[in-house]
Amino acid sequence: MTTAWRAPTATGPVHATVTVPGSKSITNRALLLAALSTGGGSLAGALRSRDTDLMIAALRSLGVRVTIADDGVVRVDGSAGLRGSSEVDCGLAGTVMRFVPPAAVLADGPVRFDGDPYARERPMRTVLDALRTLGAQITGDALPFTVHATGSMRGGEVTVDASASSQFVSGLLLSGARYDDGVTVRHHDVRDGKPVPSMPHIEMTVRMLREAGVAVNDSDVNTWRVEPGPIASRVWTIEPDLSNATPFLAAAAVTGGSVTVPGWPADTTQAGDGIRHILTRMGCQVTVSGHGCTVDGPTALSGVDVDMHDVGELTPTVAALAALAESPSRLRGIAHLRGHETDRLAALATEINGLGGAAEETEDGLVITPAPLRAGVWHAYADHRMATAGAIVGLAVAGVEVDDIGTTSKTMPDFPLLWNEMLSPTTSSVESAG
Ligand SMILES: O=C(O)C1=C[C@@H](OP(=O)(O)O)[C@@H](O)[C@H](O)C1
Ligand SMILES: C=C(OP(=O)(O)O)C(=O)O
Repeated sequence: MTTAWRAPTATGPVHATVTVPGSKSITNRALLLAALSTGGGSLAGALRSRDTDLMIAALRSLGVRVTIADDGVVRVDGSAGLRGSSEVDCGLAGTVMRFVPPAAVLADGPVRFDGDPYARERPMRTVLDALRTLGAQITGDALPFTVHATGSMRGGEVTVDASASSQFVSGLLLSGARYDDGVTVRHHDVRDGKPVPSMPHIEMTVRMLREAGVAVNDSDVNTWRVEPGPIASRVWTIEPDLSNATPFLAAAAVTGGSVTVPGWPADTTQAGDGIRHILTRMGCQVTVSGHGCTVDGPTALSGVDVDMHDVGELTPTVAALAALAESPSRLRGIAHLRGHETDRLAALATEINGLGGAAEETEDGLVITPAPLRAGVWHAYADHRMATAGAIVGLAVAGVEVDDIGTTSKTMPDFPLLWNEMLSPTTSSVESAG
């Protein structure tokens, strides 16, 4: 069922403090690492959303015990081993479809994977071929596929073309310590020499593995070595989701207001931290202090020419801002977004142009030129970040309707509530229930 939503228009500068829920990327890594650890683990501040619930359901289907206490603390125990003869629903979650199969090879029987209709289009073959090279038997090259697990995995060295997604590398590294020979992953794009996108996400993987006592060598460019050994039990404290914070910070940028997101980590591997630099270049004042990250918007927003290769996740937010800026923008280095929840480059260009804007797809990104926007329907394409981009545009353009705001449940089910509260003149502080 889709939920149409009239995006509220700001009646003046937005002033608010918005607490955002935990990071999807950290939550799903922590859940998996806890499941593969010797004595289980727990997560404080974990995100509850469709993607993280899918990860929990996947682990439960593999026989892992996952309990969620009243205070939201998630306890995970996979010490009894992973069970086969199971089914995993990946939904549209890249972190489930790319991270769980490398763990499922350790189960004691077949594990079948499937997902949403569009998930069947998302690139998977690189991971599946890599697992075959490392000793797994798998039928299928995209969703749906079956991992014929035998209880152990040889591991060793594998060369992959990870230019379509950093998740191919992260998935192999997260489970690699549990393979007999560990794993060494090399990136090599034979055809075009394209680099791995979203490198902060691989740094997140490496950092979290090290925090769980796993030896990782990433000293050579494009090569990661995970030594075999136990994954330690620990308590994971999940940072706020900085990518999901960006639409709220964008509200300050668009309206010349001031928005603070508390709990902004001083040292993080989250790609979302990159928004500070981009907003500064667009004319905002951005400060990080003990209070959090505060963005003060300018009277008029400047366009920006920016390489988004490392921070592709932020593209829908930045494209929405660019459509409202007073000078042209060029977003580069993001051809891989064509394999995200939807083809994000096509979707953004179509939706901006559908409201009278001027966005053009390039080979590796978007060029967005200022043009007056008008009321109309903004399509979400089952993509949470397309929906939130529509909300940003709606702040400045009256009569924008997002055709399915429900897609924000992928990583932020409370989005409509938080957005409305941020805009409510009587509310200055907004807490997430998530
Ligand atoms: O590892 C992760 O948690 C993610 C990696 C990135 O994927 P890509 O490398 O496919 O862009 C990012 O866009 C995605 O939202 C989450
Ligand atoms: C690309 C994204 O998600 P996924 O983890 O499904 O790849 C995203 O959240 O922007």
